[in-house]
Amino acid sequence: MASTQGIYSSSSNVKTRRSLLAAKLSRREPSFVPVSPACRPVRPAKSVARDTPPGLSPISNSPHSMATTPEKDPISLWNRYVHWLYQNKDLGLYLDVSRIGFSDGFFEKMDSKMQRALAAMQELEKGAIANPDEGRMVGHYWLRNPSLAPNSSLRLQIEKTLDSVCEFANKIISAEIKPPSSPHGRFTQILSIGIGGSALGPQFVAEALAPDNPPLKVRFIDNTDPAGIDHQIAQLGPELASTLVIVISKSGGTPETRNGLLEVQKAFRDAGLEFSKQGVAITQENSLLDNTARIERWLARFPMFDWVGGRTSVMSAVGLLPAALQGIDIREMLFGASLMDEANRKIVVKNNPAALLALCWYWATDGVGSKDMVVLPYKDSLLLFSRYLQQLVMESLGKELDLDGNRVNQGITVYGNKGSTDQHAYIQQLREGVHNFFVTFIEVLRDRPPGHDWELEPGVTCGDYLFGMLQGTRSALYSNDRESITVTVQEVNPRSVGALIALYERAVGLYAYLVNINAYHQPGVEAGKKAAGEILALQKRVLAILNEASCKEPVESLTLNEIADRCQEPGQIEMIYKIIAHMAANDRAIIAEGDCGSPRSIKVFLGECIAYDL
Ligand SMILES: O=P(O)(O)OC[C@H]1O[C@H](O)[C@H](O)[C@@H](O)[C@@H]1O
Repeated sequence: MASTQGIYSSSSNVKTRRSLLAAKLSRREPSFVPVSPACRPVRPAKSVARDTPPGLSPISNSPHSMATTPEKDPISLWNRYVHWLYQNKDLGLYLDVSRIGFSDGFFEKMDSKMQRALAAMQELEKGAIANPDEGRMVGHYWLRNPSLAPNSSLRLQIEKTLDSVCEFANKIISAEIKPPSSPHGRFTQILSIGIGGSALGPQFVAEALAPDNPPLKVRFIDNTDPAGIDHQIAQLGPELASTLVIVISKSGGTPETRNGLLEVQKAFRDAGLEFSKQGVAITQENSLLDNTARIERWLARFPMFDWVGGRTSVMSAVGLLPAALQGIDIREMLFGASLMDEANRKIVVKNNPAALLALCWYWATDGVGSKDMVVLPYKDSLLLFSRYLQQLVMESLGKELDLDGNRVNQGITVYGNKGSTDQHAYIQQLREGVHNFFVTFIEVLRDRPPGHDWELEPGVTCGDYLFGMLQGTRSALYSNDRESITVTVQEVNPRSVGALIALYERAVGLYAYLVNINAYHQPGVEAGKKAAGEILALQKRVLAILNEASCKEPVESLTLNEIADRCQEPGQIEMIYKIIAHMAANDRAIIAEGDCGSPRSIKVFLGECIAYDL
């Protein structure tokens, strides 16, 4: 007999005939039970007031200006759900767009635009220069189906790289290739150094798919934060001797990655280890990194291709090598992506999940990014999906100019962590606060591997709670007119992860065509990098001037104004103050006398006369 149990006490784990039957049923193809439908209709979302850039007319084509046909009762909502539900049987993936309030008329109205986008995507897959500013082809779709590559030399490059990734990973895992001086006699750890697209994909895949006891465990250096780097190295401790260091950079010249490499190489020297015997580079041929790895005779080098962008590189050696080393089935991941790509080539929008997603984004954001995309996977292992999507979506869509040179300031903001955790953080605002978002729920049907589940209350498992939280939040948001999309997968496995990545890659590409922007360049990123370079150059000049003054007898201490004048950069006085404050805080021989809170009072000199070779 079921006892009345407290919320924290568990029921016994005795399997009744009913629970066995339920377990059997749950292994079948899922039968979708509709969530208790919301009672209130979807109202057309209000267009968010936006500043219109000069020279541009206000949002003229807002989909919300069209009359919607909101569902008013549970049965018509159920009909809408059934009508729009997309299912991909091979992938066990479903896409539910019924809680986005578009009308049928919207899809009809957008069809010619979408057909043009699909045709452009077809050209891209055939090798057209789809990134006009950089004059590049865009070929990440070929990575999972090399037969699509526009010529046999590209096809061979892809196949050869995949084979060499698998072969190298097998040799590392089987200890055919060993670190020279590890007591373990084999590699046990991976330290991946890279940033942006050279980190986010591998991080997402590792979090989603690495087994509990992988052949090699992975950790990441994805910043130039010295304390963060120290932490990773300290965590490795003596296992540095059995660490495979994978340095990933498409350009091969990204400063954060270079710095991470230099720091790790120093740690190797300090530990008396030979870095080259444990270093692997993934980069474009003849890049600075490639040349360094070749000259220093690192353990291995793998290519990145010119026609694969960083944010879509997870299915190149960038994502595949770390994944294979963690024992993840990379061919299944590629297969999942290729199945999704096939589905995304369908010209009937209702049968094309990426087109459905792109149109929902267009509807929800007025085609101008007026609403944010909140991504909520209800599964811990998918925690990094939203972070991964942040780069994929925001770096691809966040553009000042459209393809005709008009200023459009496009983009869609992406954020989110995971449910139900976020329900205890910011769902309050989503439900009741500013209405500037739409949600994407990622639902995973399989709670745990078969045979592990148990009922913590009579008839209820821990996973049922997670399910309930998702459905409850979806309903609660909808009943307050907050739109949502739900992507459902059977389980988190290499195939479904490959499919999810491919789904969003294509949706981003299609959406970019709908709003007439280049999704494959990132001109805005350069400004920050250039400014950082200028600041470091200024720091070197400041040091040279202080050095000259401090080597005098007696030592000459300088005000900030004097330093700025001698640098011939009076307009940079604030930056000079910040440089000095930063260096002084780091015991860098700089002595700043006076009150840091009133910068004009500060006088600066070097505590020692250092012959900086600047
Ligand atoms: O792979 P890398 O060349 O080192 O580039 C790393 C990252 O650098 C920049 O920030 C780009 O905007 C990203 O798209 C890129 O992924």
